[in-house]
Amino acid sequence: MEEEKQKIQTEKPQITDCDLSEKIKSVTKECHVRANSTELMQAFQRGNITLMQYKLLLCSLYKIYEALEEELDRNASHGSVAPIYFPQELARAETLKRDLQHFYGQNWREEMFIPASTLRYTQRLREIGCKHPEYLVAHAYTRYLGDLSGGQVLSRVPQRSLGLKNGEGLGFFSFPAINSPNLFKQLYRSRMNSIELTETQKEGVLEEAIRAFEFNIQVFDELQTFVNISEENEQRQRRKAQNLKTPDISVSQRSAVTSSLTSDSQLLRMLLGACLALALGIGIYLF
Ligand code: HEM
Repeated sequence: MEEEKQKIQTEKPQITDCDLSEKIKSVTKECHVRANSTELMQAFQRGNITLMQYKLLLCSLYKIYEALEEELDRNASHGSVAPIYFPQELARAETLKRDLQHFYGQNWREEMFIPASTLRYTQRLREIGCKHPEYLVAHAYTRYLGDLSGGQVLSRVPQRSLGLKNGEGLGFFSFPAINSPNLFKQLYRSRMNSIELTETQKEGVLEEAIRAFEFNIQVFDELQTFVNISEENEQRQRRKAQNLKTPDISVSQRSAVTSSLTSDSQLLRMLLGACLALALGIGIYLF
């Protein structure tokens, strides 16, 4: 905490409207709202995430951070990456790996489900890592600052709704090397603003930030579609199994039962009538 405060005071962040950190926040405002409105993020906000939703999200996040962090490591000394390179404080891939091991066991890599949109996202990260390392700041900002902002509030949801204990499977949300997310975000923004970029590069970074949000939205949507289909299939299987145990009765079968009941009671009434008539006849005869 003291170290973070010191760093921020030494670096004296004077953030203005023209700064990259302000511009990037403003151009991604609309996408941020859309990302929050996806069905998956809504489930988080309502506080009722399912185990399937959570596990699938972790799988995709692992692939995304694996690619992002490998590209950041490879470009660590690049002028646009060095100022925002904080592997000690931010790196997520290793913690995600442990979370996945918790849920899937030792064969977690084979068990993972990775949708096509996640693969497209990681391909883009690899591509810019080679061709435009200055764009990596847009992706690092989108993920890490998001995790240090809304992500901190959302962390309580899987813990509560999935009953996860002792932090198991929840490593992704915890940043043990960061005492104050707010102070760290200030430091990060000031480092972003210190990156020297031409106007064209700055424009490229802003466009890339929008793209980063779009990739996230696509991943959330595809994961949710998969969850919905799986749940529908599960329900269909359950209904099928129930039907096998207690066979359903069709409408025609039900009406056959009703009509047979009706004719049975008519028969009974006729028999009773006949007995009464016979008894009366015998009575009259004897009398
Ligand atoms: C349930 C979903 C989400 C909620 C409730 C949420 C909430 C928030 C909140 C409260 C902030 C702080 C705003 C501020 O300091 O002015 C924030 C910032 C941020 N969020 Fe989210 N968020 C969500 C999803 C996402 C997603 C999916 C992403 C991107 C993948 C994201 C990326 C960011 C970023 C980059 C920031 C930093 C903005 C800045 O200070 O420049 N958020 N979010």
